[in-house]
Amino acid sequence: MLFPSCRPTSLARQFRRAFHDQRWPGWQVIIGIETHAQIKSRQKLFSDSLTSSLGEAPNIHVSPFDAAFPGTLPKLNQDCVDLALRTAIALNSDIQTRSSFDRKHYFYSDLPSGYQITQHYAPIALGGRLHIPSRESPIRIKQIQLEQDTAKSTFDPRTRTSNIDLNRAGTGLLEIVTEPDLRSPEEAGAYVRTLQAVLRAIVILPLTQIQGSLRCDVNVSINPVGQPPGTRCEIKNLNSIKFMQTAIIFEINRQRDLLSVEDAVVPQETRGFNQDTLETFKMRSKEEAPDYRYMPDPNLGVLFIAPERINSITQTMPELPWVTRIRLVQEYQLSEQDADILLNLDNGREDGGSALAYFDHLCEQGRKPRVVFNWMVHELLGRLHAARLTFADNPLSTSQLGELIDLVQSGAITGTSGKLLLREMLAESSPQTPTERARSLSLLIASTGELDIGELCAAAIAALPSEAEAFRNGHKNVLNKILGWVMKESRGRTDSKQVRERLISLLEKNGRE
Ligand SMILES: Nc1ncnc2c1ncn2[C@@H]1O[C@H](COP(=O)(O)OP(=O)(O)OP(=O)(O)O)[C@@H](O)[C@H]1O
Ligand SMILES: [Mg+2]
Ligand SMILES: [Mg+2]
Repeated sequence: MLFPSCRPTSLARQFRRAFHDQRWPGWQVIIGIETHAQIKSRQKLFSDSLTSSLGEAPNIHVSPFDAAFPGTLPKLNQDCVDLALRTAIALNSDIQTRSSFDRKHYFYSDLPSGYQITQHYAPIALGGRLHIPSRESPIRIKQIQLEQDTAKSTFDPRTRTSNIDLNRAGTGLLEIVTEPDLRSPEEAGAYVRTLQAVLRAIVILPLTQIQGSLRCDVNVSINPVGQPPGTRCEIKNLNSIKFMQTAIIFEINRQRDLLSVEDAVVPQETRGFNQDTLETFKMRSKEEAPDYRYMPDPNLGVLFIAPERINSITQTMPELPWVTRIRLVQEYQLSEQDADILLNLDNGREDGGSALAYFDHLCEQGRKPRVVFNWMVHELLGRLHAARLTFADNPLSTSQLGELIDLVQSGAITGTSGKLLLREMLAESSPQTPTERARSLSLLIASTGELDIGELCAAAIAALPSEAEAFRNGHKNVLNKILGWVMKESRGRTDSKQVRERLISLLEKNGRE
């Protein structure tokens, strides 16, 4: 049975979706993804050198072990293990009480020791599942393994030199492998997006990766509906969801073309993706696949995980995205769509706070979640996006945005003035509080005496006699024009609701006040 865990109706729907994609009628697409996520730990996986962040000078975080000095020994960083365990718990993966490390040998300039330490024979967790939107049956996880990242090599064609930066060498990576359960490029995208949200929520991803994407190897095969799965081709190193989906579509069409000839087969290959031509290209065939000569690392013993360790991590797990989603919808009464917007916002503020924590903090102070959402997402993020910035660049603290929201909600400034104040606060930082700033910008709604609303309304009616007449003759829409006159005269410092009421009362009394 293809989808064992679904009810008949959803099964039928999934069957239709999986097999009747109009883009490739008659073909079933099978996709499996191997995701590499850098682990957010202070130190590397087997040495005590610090992990580096973007923009640092090259080769400053390098211990003798990272540079493969003879005689140096690995020492497993237990923080990385804890984060791998968190991931396993979040993905419902079965943590192995005993796992071990193996050497995968290959020769490349970004790998000083000539082998990468990985978990080939006995990974830290097996099995698991992840629910993705728009699909009822979960994506099954095959395994989760700990491994080392490589150094970074760059080539300068002008000087014809290769540069090696060992800062990244030996940083902890998690490889999360799915079963071949994905059935379309869109499902593959939804899987990576959901996985990224989970890893963010459990604080696995470092700052440098939060804004970028995960590195994925994507396996794609196609087969005529009803036939066994076809031969997979693996596309290496895709680092954006958009490119991943483009690569999958290209690959499906390429394999379809190959199979259009009778008795033809798809040769098993490892392929790359060219970001300029948006095409995949052959790197090597199965026959040319390197022999990695896997062997257990004799310098690292068995990794034992005691049940107490799993229990204590389970008890301190951060809130997972699907739980947060329910909380946002039920407790804060946000729509599911708005909840998803918040969950998918870029995190990564310098202070380590997430967009969600920012939102929570603003709501905890007794503000209406809907109002906070509007100010935070539509106004604040809208402005940031217009300036090609993200939430990570937001310069406003929760107390600053909170005070601005309170000014508008209490009626001290109008909504329009609130937007103007926000624009000012984003354009230039100032030691003034939002209230002081609103005062110096003359945005505070005039108190009686300072600006006489009655006088302004009477002046408006006098200035626009034919509009006033039209209103009295039943053309109620003209009121907006008279209202606009008052708002303009008062430079937005009057409350439009109050002005509207005053105008109506004046006009209905035939302007005799
Ligand atoms: N017929 C298929 N079509 C598409 N994907 C498949 C198919 N069969 C298996 N896969 C997927 O291919 C991936 C295989 O990854 P795995 O890490 O197990 O091995 P590998 O790619 O051979 O090794 P390496 O880790 O060295 O790349 C899995 O995600 C699996 O779901
Ligand atoms: Mg793999
Ligand atoms: Mg692979």
